[in-house]
Amino acid sequence: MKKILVLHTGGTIAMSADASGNVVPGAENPLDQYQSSFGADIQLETEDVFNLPSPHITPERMLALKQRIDKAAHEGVDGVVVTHGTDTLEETAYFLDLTLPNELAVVVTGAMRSANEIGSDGLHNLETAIQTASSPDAADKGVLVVMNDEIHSARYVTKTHTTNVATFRTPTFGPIGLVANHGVVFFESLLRSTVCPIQTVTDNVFLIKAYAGMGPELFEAIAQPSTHGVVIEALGAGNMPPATLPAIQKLLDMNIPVALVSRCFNGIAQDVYAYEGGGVQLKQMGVIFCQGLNGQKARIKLLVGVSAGMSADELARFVATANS
Ligand SMILES: NC(=O)C[C@H](N)C(=O)O
Repeated sequence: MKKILVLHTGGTIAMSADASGNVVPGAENPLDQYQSSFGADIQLETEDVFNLPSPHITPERMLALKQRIDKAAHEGVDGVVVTHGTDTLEETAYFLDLTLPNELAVVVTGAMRSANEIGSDGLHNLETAIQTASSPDAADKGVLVVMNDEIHSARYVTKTHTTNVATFRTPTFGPIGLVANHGVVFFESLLRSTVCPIQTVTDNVFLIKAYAGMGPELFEAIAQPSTHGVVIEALGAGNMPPATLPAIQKLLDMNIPVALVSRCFNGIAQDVYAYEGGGVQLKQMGVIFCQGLNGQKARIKLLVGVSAGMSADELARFVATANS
């Protein structure tokens, strides 16, 4: 018998459509009515940590969730399932991946259709997440995201479609397992990862997307002592329009860490081009190239590294290394 703790945080999985078809959170979480179909094999304990749409989730709330899961590790629990809104699910899942010791299986899930919509995917995703969390193979795989019968590593998964139930994808690398009729199957293991057991979180780590003809304005606006870090979603393999360079240099001169990913959906950022604003120059300036993560994940990684009090060198290594 496995003991699984289910922590609800809100999102569409905990919402219902009203008479006019608008999807709204209610005073009651419909998931509280869920009756387990696992019999004596899996003992479920359920807790409503929050009941929030996921655009209301903040790093402070991610930390509160991490601290609740830390406690669960001492409560004789075999695994944890977190239900969460899908809009920021990948950020919370990756935050947990970076900050929790890799001891308990932790699986994050959500839904694209609310509880009373036809074809609602909430209960199915909840059940497959519970199945995954109770699988002996789920341990040591980092935090997992289970949606639509696929198992993804929290490190790389991203929401790719506004409404489709097959929205969660892992560009470049693919899912690491699936939930099939006869159970959970993994076909990849996790590469090494660093755990940052932080106690507080820093704010003011910003994410800025590059575009053709971009000027210095957005970078100038955040060149403040209160800024703790910046992630740039750069062009292509990792290049920036020349007009942004003085403002990026100013941030670096202020000892504000600047990390860079590509705004491309697939592939990794690298210092390939040696023209003005190309990756070679950006790297020489001290911009940290972050491999394999998208912008929102790189922001979480930078935020966790800064919150852990890393030195500039440690932070650069932590953010630049794909498998830390
Ligand atoms: N499908 C969802 O859960 C989307 C919702 N807006 C949320 O993230 O809370």
